[in-house]
Amino acid sequence: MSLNGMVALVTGGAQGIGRAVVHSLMQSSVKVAILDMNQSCGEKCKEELDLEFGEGNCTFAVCDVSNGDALRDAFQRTVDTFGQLDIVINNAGINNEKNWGKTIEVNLTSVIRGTYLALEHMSREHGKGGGIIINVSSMAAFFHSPHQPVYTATKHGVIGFTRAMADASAEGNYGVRINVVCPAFVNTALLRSVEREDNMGKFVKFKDDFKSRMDKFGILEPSLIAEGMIRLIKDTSLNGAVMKITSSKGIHFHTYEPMSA
Ligand SMILES: NC(=O)C1=CN([C@@H]2O[C@H](COP(=O)(O)OP(=O)(O)OC[C@H]3O[C@@H](n4cnc5c(N)ncnc54)[C@H](O)[C@@H]3O)[C@@H](O)[C@H]2O)C=CC1
Ligand SMILES: CC/C=C\C[C@H](O)[C@H](O)/C=C/C=C/C=C\C=C\C(=O)C/C=C\CCC(=O)O
Repeated sequence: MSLNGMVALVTGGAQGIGRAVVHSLMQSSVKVAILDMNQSCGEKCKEELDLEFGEGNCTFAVCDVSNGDALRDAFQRTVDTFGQLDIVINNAGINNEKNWGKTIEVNLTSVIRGTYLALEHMSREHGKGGGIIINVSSMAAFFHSPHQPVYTATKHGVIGFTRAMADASAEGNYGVRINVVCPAFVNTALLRSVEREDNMGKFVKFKDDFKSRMDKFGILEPSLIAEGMIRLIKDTSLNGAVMKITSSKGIHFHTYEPMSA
């Protein structure tokens, strides 16, 4: 499946995993709207991408995904600029056990809102031509962590929401495939927040235990997560898939027991 000419929107796209998938999409000739609340990082990122791919192939907008009106405007501006929307990656996320209400807002509520906005712009229900949504969860949803109870809860929530919406899309003939990716530890700024009391709150005292888990399970590079996401986009058979990415098994899928009475 060629992605040439498609238009994508990536939240939290200025650095880390988001930045890596923006780069991979642009290598496949996709035009990309990058949304991020970090202005300096976003501007630098766009400058570098303009140099590599030429101007006019990506936009950057400062947008806090937890601000519903700002997110709605950013989706509309993407369509106004590029004329269509085909791929949405709800990637922005934070690790903050101290301000755990904010963690729920960014990691779960905003993923739900981003999915609904994506459907407004892509679903056949709204007279649009279809598309692909990827929501970003974590292996923390499978290996529950005593160091990050609320982060872990949000990542469970993202999987449940995505699977249910994927079924709704299939049954409602939305023409939109909705999948979720669950990376293990990835070498980004987020991972380094394990040392910070501002982020971890009272759980910072467990940081050595957390770091020993990283030593045990290894640390991935963002480019591998981007590779997984491109696979989710290109494989037209995937809807409601739960992709896991780990050092030991690489890119693979979680399987669920069929429901029985
Ligand atoms: N790094 C890791 O070990 C893992 C990360 N993840 C998930 O991957 C996603 C991306 O994380 P990383 O790239 O590691 O983090 P990162 O901190 O390197 O990048 C996240 C980006 O999101 C932006 N962002 C944060 N809050 C935002 C908001 N309210 N509105 C708009 N932008 C916002 C930040 O400014 C930053 O540019 C997150 O959902 C995270 O939970 C999942 C598994 C492992
Ligand atoms: C302070 C750190 C902040 C953020 C990092 C996040 O917590 C991140 O989202 C957490 C990742 C947690 C990963 C936990 C376990 C990883 C396990 C493995 O890699 C196990 C390997 C294989 C399992 C294979 C399988 O079950 O399919």
